[in-house]
Order: sequence, then C-alpha cells, then structure tokens
Amino acid sequence: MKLLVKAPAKINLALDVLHKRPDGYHEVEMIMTTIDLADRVELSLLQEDKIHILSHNRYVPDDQRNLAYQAALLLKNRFNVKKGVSISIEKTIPVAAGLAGGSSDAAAALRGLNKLWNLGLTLDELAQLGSEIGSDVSFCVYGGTALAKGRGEFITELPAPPTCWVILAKPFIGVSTAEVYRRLDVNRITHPNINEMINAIGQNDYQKVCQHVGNVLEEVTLNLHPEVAQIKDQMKRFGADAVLMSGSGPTVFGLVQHDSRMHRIYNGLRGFCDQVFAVRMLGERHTLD
Ligand SMILES: C[C@@](CO)(OP(=O)(O)O)[C@H](O)COP(=O)(O)OP(=O)(O)OC[C@H]1O[C@@H](n2ccc(N)nc2=O)[C@H](O)[C@@H]1O
Ligand SMILES: Nc1ncnc2c1ncn2[C@@H]1O[C@H](COP(=O)(O)OP(=O)(O)O)[C@@H](O)[C@H]1O
Repeated sequence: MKLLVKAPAKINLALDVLHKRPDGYHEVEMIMTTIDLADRVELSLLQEDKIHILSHNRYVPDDQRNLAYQAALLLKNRFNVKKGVSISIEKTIPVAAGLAGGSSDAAAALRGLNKLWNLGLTLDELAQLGSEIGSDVSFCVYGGTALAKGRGEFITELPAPPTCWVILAKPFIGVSTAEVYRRLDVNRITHPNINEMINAIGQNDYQKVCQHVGNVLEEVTLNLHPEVAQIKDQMKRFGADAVLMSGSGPTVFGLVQHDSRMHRIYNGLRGFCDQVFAVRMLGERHTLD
C-alpha cells in the first residue's frame, strides 16, 4: 500500500517574540499561512519493523535526523506499531530557508501514517504529537492560516487571508533557526501588532494586511547576511505592496495583487537569487479523509 501526501511550505505574515523562557525557547506570537509550494511525501507500507528514508536532496538527512523519520518513530513507539514504512521525500521547498519544509514533511508523515497504520488519531492529537518533534510541526499538521502561540505549538485557526500573489526569493545561503534566536536581543524589539493583523485577515482587508506584516527575527538575519536586505530593497523597488523575511530566513516574500506586477518582480529577481517562486496562499486547512 502506498500513499502520497503533500507537504506545503508556510510563511510568517507576522512574527513576534514576547520573552525568552527558562527552558531556552522563546515565547512567540505568529500569524502563519500555508502556500502552494509543496514537497511530495510518499509513504509505502513495509511488513518489516523499520523506517526507511529516501531523498535525493543532498541537504536532507536520510537517517534519524530527518524530521519525517522522527515523526514515524514517535508514532511507532507511542502506539506500539510493529509494521514499518519507507518514506520517499521529493523536495521542492528550499532547505533551511524559513519555510518549514522539514516540519511540513514531518506533519505530512504524521497525517499519512495515521492512515497507513490505521491509528485513528484526530488532527488535534496529531498536532499535539507534532509539537514533540519541533515548534512548527503542530501548525503544519493543520495547515491553512493560524495564530501560533507558546513556542509555536498552540494553534488558533484564522480565516484565509485576502487573495494575492506571494513571491518568494531565497538567496544562496541557509540559516540556522537556533542561531537566529540565540542572537536576538529580547530587550530591543519593535513588536508587530499581531491583533491588527488578525483583524486585517478577519476583515479581508489586503491593504491592512500589507501594513501590519512584521518579523522581529528579520533584523538579526539581516545583520548576519546583508544580501537579504538587498533582496528586500529590490522587491520593494519592483513594486511589491509588502516585503518581509519569513521565519528565521533567509527567504524573503513580497505580496502583490496584480498579475503584471507579479511577473515584473519575479523576472526582476530571478537573476539575483538562488530560487524564486510566485505562488498563492492555500487558505484551507488540511482534512483527514
Ligand atoms: C522561526 C520559525 C518561525 O515559524 O520558523 P523557521 O524559520 O524555522 O521556519 C519557528 O519558530 C522555528 O520553529 P522550528 O524550526 O520548528 O524550531 P525547533 O526545531 O523547535 O527549534 C530550533 C531551535 O530554535 C530555537 N527556538 C525555536 C522556537 C522557539 N519558539 N524559540 C526558540 O528559541 C531553539 O533554540 C531551538 O533549539
Ligand atoms: N525532511 C526534511 N527536509 C528538510 N530538512 C530537514 C528534513 N529533516 C531534517 N532536516 C534538517 O532540518 C534543517 C532545517 O530545515 P527546514 O525545515 O528546511 O528549515 P527551516 O527550519 O528554516 O524552516 C535542515 O538543515 C536539515 O538538516
């Protein structure tokens, strides 16, 4: 038996850090949304008791460091599953880019294995298990648009944001999330207005969404990698309505509504960046069918 599960990337329309916690993590408030840029995770049932990872991307580990492997192992141990799985991951989402590719692969593995191994878990139960793998996995289990709190694992569903294009530009570098959080000075933060972003989405007000994008990790990554600031400047110059770094970076996204402007920005950036994509937000949550 085989199952193909889509694992979409996310962007953070807003990312605020409230404080550093005693456990070393940061208390966050984030507005996250899934986009139409996805890895394909294929799960094949094995009768033997083992987890096998296949990936042709040299930046993706094919052992227990892979987040999809960790998802399978967690389910096996927690529910005493004696069957195995071969997980083949076809990457489209750039790695270590602030787009939660690894977390989304893990979430796709949780959703798919729930079916393949007949576990009968709800989306809420899978999301709770996901938080043991990484802070972004719970959101990725649900997809759609959400407010994420805690270290990222407390999820409140939001409506789909106004329709627009999301242009993503990734420079030729990868970023370590842990390092970016480590370098953040929590006493020197200009906080984005998360409530206003929630209102903007609720009112389907595109201009207001553009006004309230903000990410407190941006300054840290911009200082480490000046090329991220250059990409931001270029996106603004080519006419994006809002420009922001996603997560810990280095991917920058721009929002536009008009097709012609999307093409101008896309073509203008292609020469300067490692990878450029123009995609839609997905809007809808995943369902368990
Ligand atoms: C910054 C964000 C924004 O969505 O995304 P990415 O840039 O990774 O996509 C997330 O908070 C990343 O989530 P995720 O990548 O799952 O993080 P984890 O594996 O749980 O943690 C990696 C490291 O980041 C730091 N970390 C993570 C989350 C958090 N709320 N506070 C932290 O301080 C910790 O040092 C941790 O050891
Ligand atoms: N399935 C996976 N896909 C991508 N990276 C993975 C995966 N599993 C583990 N990793 C590791 O996680 C790190 C962060 O990956 P990723 O999720 O792409 O970035 P980000 O945390 O910036 O969103 C990578 O450097 C990689 O070594």
